[in-house]
This record gives sequence, structure tokens and C-alpha cells, in this order.
Amino acid sequence: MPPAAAEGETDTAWREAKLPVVDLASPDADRVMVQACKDYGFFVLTNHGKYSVTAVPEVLEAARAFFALPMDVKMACSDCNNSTGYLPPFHERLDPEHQSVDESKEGYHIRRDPEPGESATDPFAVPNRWPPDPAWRALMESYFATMSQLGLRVAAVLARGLGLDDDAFFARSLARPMSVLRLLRYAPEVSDVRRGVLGTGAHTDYGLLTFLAADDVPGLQVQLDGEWLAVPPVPPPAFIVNLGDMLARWTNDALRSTCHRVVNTSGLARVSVPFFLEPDFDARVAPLPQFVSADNPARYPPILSGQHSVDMYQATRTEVSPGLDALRDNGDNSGGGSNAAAAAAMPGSAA
Ligand SMILES: O=C(O)CCC(=O)C(=O)O
Ligand SMILES: [Fe+2]
Repeated sequence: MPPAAAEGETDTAWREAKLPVVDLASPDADRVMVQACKDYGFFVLTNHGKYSVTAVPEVLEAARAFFALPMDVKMACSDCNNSTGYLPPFHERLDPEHQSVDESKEGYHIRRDPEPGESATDPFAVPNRWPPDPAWRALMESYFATMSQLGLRVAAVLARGLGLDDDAFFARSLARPMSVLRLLRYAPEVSDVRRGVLGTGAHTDYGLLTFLAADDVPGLQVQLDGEWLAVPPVPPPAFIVNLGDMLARWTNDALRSTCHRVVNTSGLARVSVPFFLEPDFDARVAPLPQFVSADNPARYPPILSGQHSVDMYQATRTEVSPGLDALRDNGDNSGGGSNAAAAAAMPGSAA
């Protein structure tokens, strides 16, 4: 039996979201960004100066070319248990309550190269897997590096807009970030929300900020005040930026980590490339004092950023991972202990 349709899901036609635009070169970028993060948890980032109109489509094209390779070639680049490299279709179901089938999209995860010994304390610190083409790897590594820089810059603008003591507030939790560059290809199939068939199920992102580049096939939807709204594709080099759970926690929900999903309405294949800026595994995240008061007590207990990601992976992966179970059962939020076991068996899941 298909799962119940999401609350408020009465139709198959969705109104369009009008996301605020943040011009990063504008003098009031910090103020506009904070307002967008409070009202929407999403914004369109322009004038960031990092990419030309052609560079992002080049990355999308490279992703498309990889996904077009034969399955055995793709599987040779897969380290599914570590959620690294190629992730075949049906590797996750982000909203099990409302989805009747695993997601048919394919993915590819790229992270920074781990430092020696790091995997003992951070289960996400695993070596990348690469296809044989060195130019492909170079393109992705360069995109990853540039997006990491852009992420830091946007995080600094946000810190300033929030009036935090210094622009580097978030940077202090981004020394050894768990950031992920995720390539996605959605199969050419029309989603059926009422039957629980979605490109990507409803979820919030786990980290700090997500920078999404995608082709011109629509699909992304955001949930605002209970209503699902379609986000029209944005032309490059603009990015759709959204906040992850760590920002909601740090600001005690003053900023929103907005629920979103992908509904394929066209039946065309869709390629998207989200870059997830994620804090260090051992970054301790708790509501900051300036967002807590007697009338507005802390809504979240302190958490380790990496532990939150591990918990979310565990809830949405499609295969049981004994290593992660061990990490979770340990009940130790220190990021140490059985993480090495988890490193040997991470789930294939969302970032
Ligand atoms: O493909 C998209 O547009 C969004 C993907 C997404 O939300 C995710 O991977 O977390
Ligand atoms: Fe997402």
C-alpha cells in the first residue's frame, strides 16, 4: 500500500517559489542574506565572482558523461559502504514515511582527501574514488576547491549579517570540513507524489550551507508554511543556496533549514550538482546565547556535527551498516571510539 501523501498534498500542480536574490557584490549582501535565511532558508546567489557562465555547465556535462558510462565501469568507482564515489540507483530513500520505493537517481560523492590517521576520528574521512580520466578528476577537484572557498566567503557574510563576534565564526568549525560534492542524475521518469515515487524525498540538509547547480530541467521543490512550491531552474552561474540543520541549530531556528525534495514533472533526465559545506566532524553545535532567552529557550541539545550526519545517514540509507550501528550504539558523542569501525562501513546515502 502506498504511503499517505504528505500533509497538504492535494494536487499535482505546484505554485512557483519566488526565492530572494542575494547579490554577493552588493554592500548590503549580509543584511539581505540573513533576511532570506530567516524567511525562506533558501536564496539565489548571484555576482559571486567565482565562475563564468560556462564553467558550471562544464561540470554538469562531465557529470552527465560519467553517468552515461556502462554500469560495470561506474561500479568500479564505487565505495558504497563509505558513501564515496559512484552511488548506484536505489541507494537511498530520504523520506521513508512518504516514499513507497527507493529513489532511482544515481549519485557520485567527492570529498576532500583525508589527512593521515584522520579516519580514526572521522568516519567520513575516506579516500575518493575516481574514474580513469584524469581530466575529469582535475575538473571535479578544482570545482570542489572553488566551492569550498565560496562557501567560506558566504559563511563569513552570513556571520557578519548575524552580528556574530567576528566574520570567522563559522570558519572556526571548517578546519577539516566534511563537505561533499554530490553529482546526481535523476532517471527520466515522472514522479508520482501520491504514490510515494519521488526523485528525492522530502528532507533538510544536514550541514551548514548547500550550493546547488543544476541543468534546466525543473524538479526542486521547497516547503514553506506547509505548502510545496516549485523552484524554477536558475541560469548559471547563479547558485540556489539553502541552509542545513547546523545553521538552524546554531541560531535556535532563527534561520531556517527548509525542507525540500525533487519531483520530476517532465519525465526528462535531470542532472544536478549540490555542494554541501559541512562543518568538521567534531564541531560542537549548540544554540548560541544571543538566540536563546527565557521566552525562547534552546530548542536543541548540543550535538557533534558529524554525529548528526551519521544519525541522518542511518535513518535514510537503504542498507544496514553494522559499523554505523556500532558507532550509534556507543552512545558516545565524542567522535572517537568506534568511529574506525564506522569508517569501514558507511551507508550510501545523502549528504
Ligand atoms: O537535485 C536537487 O535539486 C536537490 C538535491 C538535494 O536536495 C540533495 O541532494 O540534498
Ligand atoms: Fe537537499
